Amino acid sequence: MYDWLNALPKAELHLHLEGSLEPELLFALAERNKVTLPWHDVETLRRAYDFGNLQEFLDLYYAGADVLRTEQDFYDLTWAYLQRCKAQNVIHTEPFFDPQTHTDRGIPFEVALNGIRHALDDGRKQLGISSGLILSFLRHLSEDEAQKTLDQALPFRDAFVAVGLDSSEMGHPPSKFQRVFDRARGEGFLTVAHAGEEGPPEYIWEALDLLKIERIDHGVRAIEDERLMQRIIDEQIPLTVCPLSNTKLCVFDHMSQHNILDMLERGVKVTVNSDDPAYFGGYVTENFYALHEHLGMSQDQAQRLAQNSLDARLVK
Ligand SMILES: Nc1ncnc2[nH]cnc12
Ligand SMILES: [Zn+2]
Repeated sequence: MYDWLNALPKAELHLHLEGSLEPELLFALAERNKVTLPWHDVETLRRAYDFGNLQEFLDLYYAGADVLRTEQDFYDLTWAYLQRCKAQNVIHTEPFFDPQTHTDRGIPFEVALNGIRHALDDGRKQLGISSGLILSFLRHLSEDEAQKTLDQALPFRDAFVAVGLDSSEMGHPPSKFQRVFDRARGEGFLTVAHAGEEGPPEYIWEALDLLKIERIDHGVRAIEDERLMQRIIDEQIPLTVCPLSNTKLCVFDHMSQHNILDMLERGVKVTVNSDDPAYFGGYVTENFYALHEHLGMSQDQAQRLAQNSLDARLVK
């Protein structure tokens, strides 16, 4: 089954480039940039990947991103991810890039962006993988800071397909970012947002009604609100679900409790994605395989999930 799932053509629609930083590359970049790490070796770092919630993960994820300094670092990070895509027959990807994680450390916006977009260009030419980059605002920071990030992105408008919203969800509702999303839409960006990962269904309503999103990132808590479920089904609003992430971050206690297949059978346009694969134990195929192992996902269901990912692309 693993090989069959691996060979299935699919798109990845929820992937943080900084979350694809494998410990081996993290250590190699630390050495290249003479960064002193708080972990002794790769194994010690891997053992720290034990999270009780989203915030515990984010603290480590932002610490790890500190080794990314030069354009070449961002190129290498993105290229390594694209190689994984090639190996798993991911034919299209729409990764997130969090500029503020880097600009707040003094790395210029264009240093990070240029490394990423050159790798995505090479991915198109050399690997045949199409892509669309999503600029994601950090929601634990202010809307003014998001506005400044959008200002920095405008000279590179064509490098992006959409803006998104990620980082600590609780206490940072989508309504906090209504004005910057309005401005981004006015500049021609599509919009997506993380909502209903840890946050309540009300945050999903806000993301739909105020941020006018095309897709919901995570959205698994929609199942708690029947009226919301009906809307998502009626309007066929895609959900980018990340099963291994949800179990690693304790959104579900165990994969056998995950609701993705219930949603699929109710007619929700759910997709399978890896979120931060270096931290959560696998790329897209491992996420599909976990659904087979713990929820008995059939080949027919896998095919429908993969087709949903191709249908839900922002870049067609
Ligand atoms: N799962 C996730 N939720 C929110 N922000 C993130 N940034 C990276 N991964 C994330
Ligand atoms: Zn995410």
